[in-house]
Amino acid sequence: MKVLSGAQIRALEAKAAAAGIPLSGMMENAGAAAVRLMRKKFDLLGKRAVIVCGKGNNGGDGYVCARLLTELSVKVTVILAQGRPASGLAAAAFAVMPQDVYVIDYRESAQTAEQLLAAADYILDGLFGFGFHGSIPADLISLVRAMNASGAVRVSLDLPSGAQCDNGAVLGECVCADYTVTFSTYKPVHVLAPGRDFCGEVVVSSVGIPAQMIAGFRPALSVYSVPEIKALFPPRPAISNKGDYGKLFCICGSVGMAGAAVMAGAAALRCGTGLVQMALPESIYPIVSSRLTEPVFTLYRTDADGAFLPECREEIRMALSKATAVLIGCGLGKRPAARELLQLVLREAVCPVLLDADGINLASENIDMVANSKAPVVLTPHPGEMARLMDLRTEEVQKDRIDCAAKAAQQLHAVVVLKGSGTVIAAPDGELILNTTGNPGMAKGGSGDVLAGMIAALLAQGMDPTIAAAAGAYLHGLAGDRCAERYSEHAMLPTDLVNLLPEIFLAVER
Ligand SMILES: NC(=O)C1=CN([C@@H]2O[C@H](COP(=O)(O)OP(=O)(O)OC[C@H]3O[C@@H](n4cnc5c(N)ncnc54)[C@H](O)[C@@H]3O)[C@@H](O)[C@H]2O)[C@@H](O)CC1
Ligand SMILES: [K+]
Repeated sequence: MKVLSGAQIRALEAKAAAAGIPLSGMMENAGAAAVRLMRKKFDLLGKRAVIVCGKGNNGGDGYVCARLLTELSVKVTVILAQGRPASGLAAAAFAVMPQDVYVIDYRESAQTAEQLLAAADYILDGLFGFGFHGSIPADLISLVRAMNASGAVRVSLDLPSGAQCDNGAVLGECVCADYTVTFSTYKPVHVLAPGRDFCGEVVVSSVGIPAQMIAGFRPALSVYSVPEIKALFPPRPAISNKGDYGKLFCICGSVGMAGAAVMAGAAALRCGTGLVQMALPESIYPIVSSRLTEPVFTLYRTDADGAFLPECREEIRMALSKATAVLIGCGLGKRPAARELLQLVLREAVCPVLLDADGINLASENIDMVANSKAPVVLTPHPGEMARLMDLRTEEVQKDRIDCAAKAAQQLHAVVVLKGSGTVIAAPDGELILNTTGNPGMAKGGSGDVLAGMIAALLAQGMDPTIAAAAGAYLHGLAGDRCAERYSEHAMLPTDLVNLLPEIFLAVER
């Protein structure tokens, strides 16, 4: 789903208005959507709703709610936080509120307003929408605190007041919503921390703008939804064979890091690849093959200095020429053989190549190798690896993750998957996707190997690199969320992610 900025939403609104869709109708639909959600979730009859309205159109949505809730026999109070509405649109909605709505001006009766908030069953937050900048002004801090201190269910209209629409920043107080009803599509605040953490459950509703009009906007950012993910995995044709589902060549693992190869290989096998071929140092073959039955193995040897023995090169080249995707780096180490393997892959592969872990660390020594490769490349750095790759400090990467991933993708001509809370997928053409699944239980050694195996498996099956990266990250996070429910964030392990992949795919295939 697209994530549009405040300015884009304003432009969309103007375009719709020019096409004959009245703004007042959009406001009516916005209020109606919030009331519809409340009717669906709660018993409203005879309950007390307090609607906090600012002077902008977000307040206008609140007045519409006040009218519709009164018609449903809800006892409604409207708190005017900034006095009478400033816009003509909001003023029109204010004017048609029924007499039964009790209207109180916060600037004159703050104490009464706060008591009403404390006694409310539902609080609707129409204080600020996408026109908000900066922080909640000093004279409204106590109001927002009273909204948050109440035991009422809080429903924010469009976005939680106090959070900034376009970057999710929260610079002071912010309404902590149970639900946020937003309009037309997501805005950055719904997916970017810390704003997203104040939204509660986000429900996107139409205000009457046609979908094709929304489709005409190039989004600042996108997020995947369950239906979009499902659409990527149509049923496998009845008449098909393993050759139709790709051949993934994994160059992973080294002495001391055999587990990384096992996890990446197991994850790839669980994501539908026709054949997984694994290149391993001969010495770790017994470990890996005792854990993985399905792959075929290509074994290589190194000399005492860790250099690749030339006799192994041809076999690797052959595997490379037959692969439909290559995964290189999980637990590979940084000995001379690893460096030589990476150079060989980036020089000779024409199929998509995924670089993870030591593959990225080695590539950081000469990033032109990546930029000049004829293969479509996907990199899956964590913030530390990203810092090394781009010659930055980790804090600089974390400060603006989206910008950093976007710059790296452009500079490396590669799809970059910047891992961490809110994994960012950046494509060289400027497309940006934010992953919304996953949890801190996944912050453990091995999770990255699983992710790399999953994305590589999708690449091997012919999925577009940007989509494979985004779908892999989404499903990986979904498996993580399922693991956290079942095993707890503390106890869950990366191998549990792999073991839950069949359940995840069952849900996706249905
Ligand atoms: N674009 C759309 O598709 C629709 C928008 N609607 C509503 O309209 C809203 C946007 O309306 P507006 O553009 O009037 O914006 P807001 O309702 O967010 O109000 C902005 C007002 O707050 C003031 N303000 C901003 N930051 C402040 C601060 N830190 N301290 C004090 N005052 C501050 C501004 O000066 C302005 O007067 C949306 O969020 C949504 O709720 C809906 O009515 C229907 C459709
Ligand atoms: K709001």
